[in-house]
Amino acid sequence: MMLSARNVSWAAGGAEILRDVSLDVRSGEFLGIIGPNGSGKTSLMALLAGIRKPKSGEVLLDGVPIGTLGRREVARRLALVEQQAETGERITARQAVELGRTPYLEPLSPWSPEDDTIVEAALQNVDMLHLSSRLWHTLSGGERQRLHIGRALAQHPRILLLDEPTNHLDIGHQIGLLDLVRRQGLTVAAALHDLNHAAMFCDRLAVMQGGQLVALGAPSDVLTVECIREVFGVEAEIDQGSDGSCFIRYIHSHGFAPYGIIVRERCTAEVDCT
Ligand SMILES: Nc1ncnc2c1ncn2[C@@H]1O[C@H](COP(=O)(O)OP(=O)(O)OP(=O)(O)O)[C@@H](O)[C@H]1O
Repeated sequence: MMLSARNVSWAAGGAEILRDVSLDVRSGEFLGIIGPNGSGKTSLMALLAGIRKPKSGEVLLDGVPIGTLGRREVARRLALVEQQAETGERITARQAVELGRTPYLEPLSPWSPEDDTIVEAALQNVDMLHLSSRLWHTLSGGERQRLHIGRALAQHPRILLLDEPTNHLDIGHQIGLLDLVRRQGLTVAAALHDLNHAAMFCDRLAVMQGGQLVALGAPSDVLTVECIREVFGVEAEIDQGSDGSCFIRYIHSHGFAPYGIIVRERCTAEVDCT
């Protein structure tokens, strides 16, 4: 099971948004996609999920161009949780998670007790079983976010694509959710903003900047003081553990303004860069 982007570019509104991005999401890994606002993380996730077509290059799912596979076939292998996923429907928390079973329902294969079991396990996994019967519009942002993840888990995918999955979550649920995702043993690619969380949970990190992939590798190789300065415009100190772990402390200096800084150099800490 493998998901690959091969030299993908994507344009919208007359602008090139992604430029020549190539990466493999390796089987069983947790790949973090990091980068500043507007660097192309969401656009890349949309191409990887097959909901947008690259202008050039291709996305391969198990070696097959994703655009040639049917939606149901893709949905059985890959689940996407979008950044601002919403529903206008008047549904309950449980019904939101039940939507994850849609790719498996057919006239000769209707809803079964097994689907109920899967939905309950997903609700339990995201700590939402107690709110199963609550209406969607009465739930908080964090509760809705957990249900989106629950819906994706109920989809029983082998690949999980998450666009800022910890949005709206308190710190306990942020850590709990990333830990939960990691423990599923799935292949995961997640756009993340918190670099310490990315370092804690991801096997590898892909760094996006200006629509390009500028670094790819283990967190301790990619997250260097130089990379954080060049890509995010922020000064930091990094504690590297002997076990490959790293912890980033941001340095606040008066008068330092990340906004407006134009970063032209590629990250010097590139590992396995394309
Ligand atoms: N449909 C579109 N039409 C025009 N521009 C777009 C479109 N979609 C994305 N963009 C632009 O492409 C750039 C990359 O957007 P994208 O959402 O992929 O970035 P991101 O890294 O996910 O950002 P964030 O961290 O803010 O979520 C942004 O400048 C955005 O305004």
